[in-house]
Amino acid sequence: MAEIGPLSFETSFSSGALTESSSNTASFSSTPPTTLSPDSMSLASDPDVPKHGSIVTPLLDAAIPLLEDAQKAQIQQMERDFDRKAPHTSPPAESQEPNDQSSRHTPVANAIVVEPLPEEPPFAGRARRARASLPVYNLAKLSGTRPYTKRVANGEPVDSKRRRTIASDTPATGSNETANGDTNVRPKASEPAQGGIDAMGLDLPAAAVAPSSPATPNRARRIIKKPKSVKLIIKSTKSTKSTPAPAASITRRATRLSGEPVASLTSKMTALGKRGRKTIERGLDRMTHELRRLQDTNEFAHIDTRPVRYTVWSNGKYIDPDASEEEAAATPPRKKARTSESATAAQPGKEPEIDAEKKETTGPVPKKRRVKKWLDKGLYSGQDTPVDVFQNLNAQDKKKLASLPELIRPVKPNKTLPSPMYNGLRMLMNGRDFKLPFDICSPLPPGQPKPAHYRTMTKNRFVGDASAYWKKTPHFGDFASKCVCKPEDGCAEDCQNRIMLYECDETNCNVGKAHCQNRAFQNLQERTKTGGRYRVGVEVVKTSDRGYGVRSNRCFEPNQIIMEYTGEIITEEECDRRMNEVYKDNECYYLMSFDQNMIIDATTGSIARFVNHSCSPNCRMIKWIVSGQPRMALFAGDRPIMTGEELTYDYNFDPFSAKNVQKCLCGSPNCRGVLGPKPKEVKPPKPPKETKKSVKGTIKAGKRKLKEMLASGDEKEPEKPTKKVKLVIKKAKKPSPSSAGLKAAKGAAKSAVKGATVIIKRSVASVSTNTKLALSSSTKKPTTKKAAATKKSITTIKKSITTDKEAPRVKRKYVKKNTPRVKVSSRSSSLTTIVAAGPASEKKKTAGPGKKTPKTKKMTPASSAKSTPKKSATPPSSVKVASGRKRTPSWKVLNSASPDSEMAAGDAVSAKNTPSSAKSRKTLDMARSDKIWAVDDDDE
Ligand SMILES: C[S@@+](CC[C@H](N)C(=O)[O-])C[C@H]1O[C@@H](n2cnc3c(N)ncnc32)[C@H](O)[C@@H]1O
Repeated sequence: MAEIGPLSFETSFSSGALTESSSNTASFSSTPPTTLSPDSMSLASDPDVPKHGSIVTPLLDAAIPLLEDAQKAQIQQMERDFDRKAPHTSPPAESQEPNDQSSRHTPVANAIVVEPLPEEPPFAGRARRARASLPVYNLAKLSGTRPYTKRVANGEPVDSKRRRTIASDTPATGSNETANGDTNVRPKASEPAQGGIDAMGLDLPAAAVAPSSPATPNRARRIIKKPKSVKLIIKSTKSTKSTPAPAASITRRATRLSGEPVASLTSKMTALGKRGRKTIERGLDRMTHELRRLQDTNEFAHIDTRPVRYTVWSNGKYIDPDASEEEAAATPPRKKARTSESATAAQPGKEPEIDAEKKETTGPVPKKRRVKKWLDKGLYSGQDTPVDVFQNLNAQDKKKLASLPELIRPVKPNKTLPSPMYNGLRMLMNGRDFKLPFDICSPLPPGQPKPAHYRTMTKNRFVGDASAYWKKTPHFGDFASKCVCKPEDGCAEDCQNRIMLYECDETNCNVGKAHCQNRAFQNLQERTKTGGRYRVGVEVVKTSDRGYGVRSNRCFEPNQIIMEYTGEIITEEECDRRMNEVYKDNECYYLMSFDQNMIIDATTGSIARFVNHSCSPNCRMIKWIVSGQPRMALFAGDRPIMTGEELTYDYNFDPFSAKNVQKCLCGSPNCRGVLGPKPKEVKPPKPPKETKKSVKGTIKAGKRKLKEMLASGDEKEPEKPTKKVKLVIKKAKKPSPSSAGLKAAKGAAKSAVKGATVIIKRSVASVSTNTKLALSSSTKKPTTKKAAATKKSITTIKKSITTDKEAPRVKRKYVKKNTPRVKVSSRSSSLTTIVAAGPASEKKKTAGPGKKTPKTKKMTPASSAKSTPKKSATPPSSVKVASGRKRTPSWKVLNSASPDSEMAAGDAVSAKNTPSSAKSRKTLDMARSDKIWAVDDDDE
């Protein structure tokens, strides 16, 4: 405190006893004042002077005795000086007014001026102590940090008395601000006040200062014993200005200078004073409690627990070790553009983006043309485009290439990067097999239109007499096929069962399931038994013009089985009845000739019934013998089927009546225009004698040889059978009036006549009459001269055959035109049996299986057309479609002679419809014809 200059304090006492006249000037600093009013000292020391207990502070009480001796000495010295200077002549003023000391002792600077306190507002009543009743929130308790164990600080149990200790400044203010508002003179907390009072006059006597703990040297603890209410205003004077202040607190203003009311310490002290001691102590306890809690923290003790780090600097930049490498990488180093940006940023009012744009527009930056570097060396270098692509190609390949213009060399060949495909031209033309790595399935989204009143049936079901009739007929039993394949063959194309359209099973297969490839229906069952649209692979779609249809939602390999055609197996009588009674108002019929002159009615059946007709189909409907039972299924054609393709097969539809001819809407280039029979392909005529002999001999031999071969397991191919036939000349009748169907049928008839072929017609007894009539009607009125010429030469060979004693007789009719040659070259001929509807006037009755049907007057030429020989190469359709739109109730099953049905009905041998090689086809043909004629032989 020695540095502090003489201070002049104006201390005002609120005592009413002290008036302005009694104010004294006294030095309150440690430096003895030059002048001191003796009155003040006397006032303080004079016990007679009434003291106002409430206003005499203990500070002054403590200060006055200390200053008393020095001040007395000073006063005495001053008096001596005064006496020495003053003339002795003049009477001393004090003699006149002994009480007026102020006139004798002029106030001097650096003296304490005790001023009266400003007037307090009138006492409004009892001091409010409502705060004492307010709830006290224990922050530690609320925050969950309140300790429940005995507190330990610095490894030692904390004494409960320490709760009364506080650190640093006075609890009243809680700040570093001194009473005079000036922090410049802030004493060090660790220093005890010299003589118990420092220059601030606020600190406590030295005796009251607690020794600081050695562990916490920076913590000065003072025990506040009895804070008393003190109304003390200490004003700083000029001396404060001369006080050297620390640089850190230069900016702070003295409260007095700012003009603000000095309320920091005094008001709070006053507030404290108004409260009771208990309240204050309680508050202090609370404060100390929190502070005590804090003092145990490292932050309070200024203990830095963080490890010492050595900073890394690189290129003048601080490298933050906490920053991850990704962050460092994410913030790329500043580029040069930044410099321009910063330069522009330094110029006010300029935006860097605008500047950059300006630079782009203004600055003539020449664009560098990018030159693409082509690969002229490497894998395909040196493979020049052939000058002549046709070079070294044979005629066939040249023709192929001409049809593929995209393979022909372009006008300007790319020499830089020649395509290697030039060297693979031949391979490209021939193509190569490949397999997709996965199957494709794209089912239609849900919500597709569904056909109404449609009930599914996944297995054939016999209805009515069909079952009894079926059992009565010992079909297939007499000619069970037996596979003679080896495991390495795998029952492929050459499998005898396959050729005969017998599916292999445990009873007839030589290689076993593991190696056998001739188990289409079993595979289908395996595929579809768990369900799922992909496994089924087909879905019903609504076509724009043909009602419902079926499309694939997956790929199918060539000849792969797609789905089975199932329904109710009914007799012809039942079919008659349904057509006349049940389906008389239907637009579509789902009837197909099946086997043993029975019919599958798929009105309740599988969705195969929705498959539409096409003149260029991608599927075939084929009947197989599976475990001794005939079953019909849709198979893919010779080419694979892609996802989304509509599935079609050739109905080979034969409308019973011209009125029922429907326009074909398949849209294929070779569309026949109507839902009619396939065009008949004719064979060159042969001499009748030779043919007759040949046929007879071949068939006889073929039947026996085939039996022998199958029995002995001989793999030798059977010889072509010959057949002895009877030719019955049938008179041709006049055709029905012209119509669309008639015209279509006429075309077929013409082609048959033109070819001057022998028409071989076979039929079961029940439909032989129909066939006969059809043939008669078709030849009744030849439309051409050639037909007329052949009219006389038509011979009908009628032959009754039976498969065995119990089986019904099967009649075969062979109509020979022009040439006596009678031979069926291939079973694959499309002699389709068609179930069609006719007008009411044409109503006929069917006699059921094995019975003749009544004669029909009106027959379409199509009937005759269907009896024309078929091309062997053409895949046969063993399907008899019974379908048509809005037909009249009267209808007739025109089960014309169909090799397909006949073979199934009369015999056990059927030929494979889908041979994938010419060899198979040949074998198939032989087997088929052998079978046909063999039946006749037996019959004979
Ligand atoms: C067995 S149903 C086929 C499913 C039929 N589309 C349906 O909606 O139920 C045969 C009938 O379909 C129609 N149809 C099938 N293929 C056709 C085609 N290519 N052109 C015109 N109509 C066809 C004919 O009405 C035919 O009588």
